[in-house]
Amino acid sequence: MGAQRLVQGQRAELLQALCYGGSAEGLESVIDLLLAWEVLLSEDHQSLRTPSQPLYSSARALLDLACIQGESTCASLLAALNQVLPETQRAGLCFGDCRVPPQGTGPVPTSAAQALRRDRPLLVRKLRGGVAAALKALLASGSFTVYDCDEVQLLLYTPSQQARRLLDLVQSKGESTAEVLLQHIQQTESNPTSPVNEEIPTECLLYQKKLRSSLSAQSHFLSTYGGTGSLSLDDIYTEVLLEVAKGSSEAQQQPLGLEDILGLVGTMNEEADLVLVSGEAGSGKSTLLQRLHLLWARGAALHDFLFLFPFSCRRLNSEERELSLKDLLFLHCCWPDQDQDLLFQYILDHPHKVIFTFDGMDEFRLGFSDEQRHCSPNLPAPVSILLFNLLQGSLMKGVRKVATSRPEAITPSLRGYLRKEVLLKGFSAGGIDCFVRRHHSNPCVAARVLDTLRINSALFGLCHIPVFCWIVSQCSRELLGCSSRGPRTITDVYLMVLQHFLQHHSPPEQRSPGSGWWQGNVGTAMRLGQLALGGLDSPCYVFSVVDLQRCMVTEEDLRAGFLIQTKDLSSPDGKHYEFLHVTMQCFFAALYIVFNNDIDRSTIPNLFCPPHRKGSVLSRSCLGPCLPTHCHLEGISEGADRLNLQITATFVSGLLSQRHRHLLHQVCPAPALDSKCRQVVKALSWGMRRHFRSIPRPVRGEKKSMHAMPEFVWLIKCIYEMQDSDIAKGAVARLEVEHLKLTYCSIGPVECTALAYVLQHLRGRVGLQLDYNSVGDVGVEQLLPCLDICHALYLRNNNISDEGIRKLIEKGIQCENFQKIALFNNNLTDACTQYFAHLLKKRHNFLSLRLGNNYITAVGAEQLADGLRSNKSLQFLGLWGNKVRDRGAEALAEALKGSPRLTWLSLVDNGIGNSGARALAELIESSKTLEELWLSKNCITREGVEYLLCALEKNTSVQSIWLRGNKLSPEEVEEVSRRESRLTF
Ligand SMILES: Nc1ncnc2c1ncn2[C@@H]1O[C@H](COP(=O)(O)OP(=O)(O)OP(=O)(O)O)[C@@H](O)[C@H]1O
Repeated sequence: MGAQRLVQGQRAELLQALCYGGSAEGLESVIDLLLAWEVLLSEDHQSLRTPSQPLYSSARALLDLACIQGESTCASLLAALNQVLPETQRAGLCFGDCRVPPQGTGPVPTSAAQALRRDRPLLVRKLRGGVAAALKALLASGSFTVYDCDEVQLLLYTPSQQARRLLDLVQSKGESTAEVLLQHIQQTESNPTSPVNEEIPTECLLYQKKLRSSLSAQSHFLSTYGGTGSLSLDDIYTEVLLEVAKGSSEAQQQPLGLEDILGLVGTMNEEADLVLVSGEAGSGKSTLLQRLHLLWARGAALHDFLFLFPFSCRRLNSEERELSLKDLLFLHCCWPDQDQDLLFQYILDHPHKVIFTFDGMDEFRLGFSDEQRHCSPNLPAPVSILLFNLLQGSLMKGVRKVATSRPEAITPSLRGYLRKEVLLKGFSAGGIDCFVRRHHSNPCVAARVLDTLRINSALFGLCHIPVFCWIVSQCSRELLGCSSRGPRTITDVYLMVLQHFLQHHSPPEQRSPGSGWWQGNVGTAMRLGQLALGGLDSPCYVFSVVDLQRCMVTEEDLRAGFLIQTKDLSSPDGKHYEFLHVTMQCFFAALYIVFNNDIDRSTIPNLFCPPHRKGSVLSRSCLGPCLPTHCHLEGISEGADRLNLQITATFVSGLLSQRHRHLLHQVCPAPALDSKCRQVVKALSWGMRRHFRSIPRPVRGEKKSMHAMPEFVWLIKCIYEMQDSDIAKGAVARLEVEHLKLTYCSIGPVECTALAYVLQHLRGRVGLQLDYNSVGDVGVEQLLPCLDICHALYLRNNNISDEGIRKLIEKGIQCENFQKIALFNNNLTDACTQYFAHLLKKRHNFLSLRLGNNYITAVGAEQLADGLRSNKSLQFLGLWGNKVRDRGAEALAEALKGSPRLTWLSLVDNGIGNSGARALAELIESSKTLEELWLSKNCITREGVEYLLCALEKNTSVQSIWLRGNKLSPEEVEEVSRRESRLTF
């Protein structure tokens, strides 16, 4: 098909690809190439991209122009698109036979202006990090005026756009200006000076020193320890698991270090400056930022950055003045002793030397919006406008920004501005060990705590979340004194910390045994609870002394340690307080809801299913006059506030469970508690039913399948907190589904415990799909109770290692229903194949084993072969992306010869050569069932293919053998394809 028809026929798709993600970069890179190839003239260019023109209009204009100019322009456009678009965008588009014009082979440019045009794409890349230096050279030579420089450096432009604007302006000024620029570029290339070596004004260095020492002091201690003694971050900081979020598959498996957060790995959009670190409540986001701050302050990390400005969104919430960017930096981070203007100008001129961090984006009172543009660093604006424009890059483009948030609170519009997203997944099993040992100076106590955790795997699962791990370590005395099964739920853990703190100040001889600790402290819990609930409902996380007085919080209550003084909140009203952690605020709010006999009846239903209106979800009357003074009821940021109410609801469920009734009875009459409990059960069952109703009718021939939403997982967690198997049974009694999909639902060990607790009561068998979560070995262990009802378990990309498999198979062998497992992209090695071999030997109804993209070699393949030899049921075997090589392929082929049901075998990308192909040919010859054999991306040559061809002559079952990416020339491919149509390339 001709190029013009291809452009016309795919107009909508091409438009979409050119404007992907709302970024102009794709379109402008295509225009760069067309200008360089002289397909577009500079007049065309000017009409295509005027600053005021919306992106889509420019893209449409380019497509129109190409179609008007005809076949050859369309062909160049397709070639440029093919070169510029990322692979994901190219997929599905047809580019025809469009060749990229050979570069660098045309006539040598006869003028500097011509050279600038011909090398435009390259020069844009070269200049984008050095626009300021180029402008300096142009200014010094008299080729540019200050006005020209300002025009190029408009803060609205990305660095690439600044480079393009610079090139355009140079072109328009003629040959001598072009010569100056080329000369400057050549000089920079032959004598590269690192920006770090540029002379930094003394005033800036002095300010840096002050900023460093203030940050070092602020980040030295961990705030959670405020009430109970302090611990330096150096002593307690434990590495956390960091992963690049989906969208950048090549980096998925690599563990990230702290500095990778600002590095290149995982970058999705080079033009954006915002890195998002997302993680659940208590997963360690603030602590991670604190660590980064401390390392920078000491000069131990992020050496390329001269200034780091830390912001807390919680603190920004209380800023009611309109501020300029300068005020925001200096007032909120560190006040310069002198030369503010020079310093600020230096910051504006060197954005690449500056980092801003924004902790707790989810707690910012307004949801992100990019509707109001504010580009001036000098004009005052409300803090929300400054923050949103900084995040988008309209203000201070080029400054690197790191923001933290809970994942659910990130809006799609903010996602459009992300450079990359890093997922914080809490502690690994080794991290828990390390944290507990660091926490306890006495190694014997640490060892006993760890022993307790090993026995109580549900608690161990909880400890993957650092805040729970901190509580468990903090409460070692209570933990080790537990007689029966010990804490298993989040509510158990928080009741333990409640007991710990409340007893902290009383001397050991006065501490009451059993549940007596609670009696004298109910008043404290209620007062703090009222404050907490009022805060969540506002929403408000920082409380003034007036707020405390309204809830009648006493000095004694403060001494208990649940409230800590807020650091760095400059306010004329005096001290401010916040809860040790937001989850603690949720816990106190839940205590208040459960214990308060006068609470409005609508409170619990509203908590589980808030009415669809802005502002309060709880009845004002239930809070009395305790609303905090700094509350913001308008336009609250739905994300974190809704999540905090969900956490509160989880605690309410847990507190109302029968196992804690002995505590509650001391304060609340049984009928009131029963009534609240009934309300919770009703709300949970209603919520579950709402999910079940969303299950679409199955298409004929397909399984009835439900894709659960994150809210489903929360409901399951609430049910688990209640620890009542009748409630769990009732909740899933009506769930009739054959496939339950919970991919990308942030499922870690804690969620696995809850899922297994509830799903084991399902009536029918189910395929449980948990791909792309953080299940890990501990999560696998937690899932075992529900393995009986699983006919298939999908655990792709879940950080599972051989130890997890050992436990899984031990149980799986006993579960007759369990027939399929998919473990693509985990950390499996040869050490786990013996377990699968055992499974295959024992279970003669096992159907599918998929182990792609792990670390299995020939040794593992031989072990697997041992199991396959005696198995008569397996139909699917997937080993894509391992390294079994010829020896492994031979062992597998030999073992599978006796397999009566094998239909699908994948050995793609396994380093298999001709001897492996020969063995597989023998398998083909003998098999009556094999339909598909995948051998792409191996090292098979024409000789190996000959074995396969001969075998196919005697086989009628095989439908295709995939051989793409082996060692065959195009002629050989053509020849063998002609001989055998079942060979697929
Ligand atoms: N890397 C770590 N090393 C040691 N302790 C940690 C680490 N991360 C978190 N903690 C402990 O867990 C507590 C809670 O962590 P943090 O406040 O950083 O979580 P968060 O993800 O910011 O929570 P939220 O989203 O609710 O604000 C910390 O106060 C600290 O006690």
